[in-house]
Formats: sequence, C-alpha cells, structure tokens
Amino acid sequence: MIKLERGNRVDSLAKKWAGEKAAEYIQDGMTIGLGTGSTVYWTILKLGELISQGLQIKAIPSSVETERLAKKAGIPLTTFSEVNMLDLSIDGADEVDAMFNLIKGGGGALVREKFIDTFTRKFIVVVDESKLVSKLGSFPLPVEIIPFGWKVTCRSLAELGCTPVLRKRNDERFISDNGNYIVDCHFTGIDAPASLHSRLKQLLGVVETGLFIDVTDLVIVGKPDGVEVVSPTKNLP
Ligand SMILES: O=C(CO)[C@H](O)[C@H](O)COP(=O)(O)O
Repeated sequence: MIKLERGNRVDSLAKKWAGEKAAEYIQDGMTIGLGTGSTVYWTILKLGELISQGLQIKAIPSSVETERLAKKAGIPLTTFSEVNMLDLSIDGADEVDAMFNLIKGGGGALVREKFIDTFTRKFIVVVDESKLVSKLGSFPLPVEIIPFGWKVTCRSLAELGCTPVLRKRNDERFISDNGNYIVDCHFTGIDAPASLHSRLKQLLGVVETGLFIDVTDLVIVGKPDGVEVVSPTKNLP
C-alpha cells in the first residue's frame, strides 16, 4: 500500500483519493456535514482549496477536531440551530458491509456524526478498501455512554453478548466531545445490526451506538490504483 506522511501520522494514499473525490459532489450554495477522521481530512483540505477559488458553502462539523480543521481551511461553519436538513454529508467509517451498514466511532465522534449522517439529503462514505467487510463486528463497536453508572451500563452491554472495554487515551478515560465515555464492545461478528442497535439504545446510560443503518447513499472506495464509486445497486465487497 502506498503510504503518505501527514504530520506524525502515516496514511494511505487511497484515503486521500477517496476523501478528495468526495469533494466533487459538493455544489455551490450547499450546506454540508463534515465527518471526522483521516479520510475526511482530505475532503476538508480539498474544500478549503475550492473555497479559495470561489466555491460558496456552509458546513456543520461533527467534532471539535473537524471544527478546528475546517476553520483552518477557511470553511464557513453553521449549526443545527440554523439548519434542519443538510444537502450532503461526507464521513469516514471503520467498517462497511455489503448492505452499506456501517460501524463508526473509531475517533469517538459517533453522536455528532449520527446527526450529520442522518439529517442529510445525501450521505457519502469515504473509505479505503480495508474497511469493506462481509459482516460487521471485527472492529469493536463503539458505544457512547454517560459517565454516571458506567459500570452498570457496561454490565448491561456484556449481557448482550459482547466484551465491553472502556476506551482510554494516554492511560486516562477517553472523554467524547459531549463529555461522555466510549465503550468499545467486542462482539464475535454482528449478525443483525439493526436489532442490535435497537437493543443497545434501550439500555439505561447508552447515548448512541456506532451502528449506522440504512443511511448510506454512496461509498467512495480508495484503492491502490484509484477510486471506485459504489452505489447501492452494486453489492460490496
Ligand atoms: O467514525 C469515525 C470517527 O468517529 C471515523 O469516520 C472512522 O473512525 C474512520 O476514520 P478514518 O477515516 O481515520 O479511518
């Protein structure tokens, strides 16, 4: 895989291609949702370039990190207090199955991502090939929970058949942009994502899950030799 250095990170060129390709779908006057992560990073950079050439758009960022990047790129921002429905949202994913269902939240931004990926007329997912799976669940499912009673919530999560692991960063509990904890739920494969999502949502303490069901319109897959744009009529992988 061709690697690309970005600051102190090394990313695949495939992510760059996928992220940049998505910017082609953005039209003048649109209000867009901007996801979070190292693939959408390239969309944000490209958008900054297009804005400096005259493109007029507004965006709602899905995380503090994306807000910071978007401001740096010169992208005008707005909020859901001003906007009911976005024209287009672009976001990465940790896994994409053949039905276009997703696991997201690897970066811990899943709640705000669910807002921008749901309240949008069109949702484009940008990934490299490594994210395509026949069945969701190899990637631990991120679930955002409130800190109060978190051990009780973890026990409830375990009763649904997973091993819950409280996310940490630098030995400290990871805190989401919303002031909550993230629990990474290790399942041995997820057979029925929609019903699992509903069961998880009913647990006391659960804010949101990283299962994104039935929201994806298009997947842009970065590959070592270019990009492939996959619509729901063509099955993955
Ligand atoms: O859900 C996410 C953040 O919460 C990201 O979209 C997901 O983790 C993919 O990230 P990357 O593009 O860096 O691989």
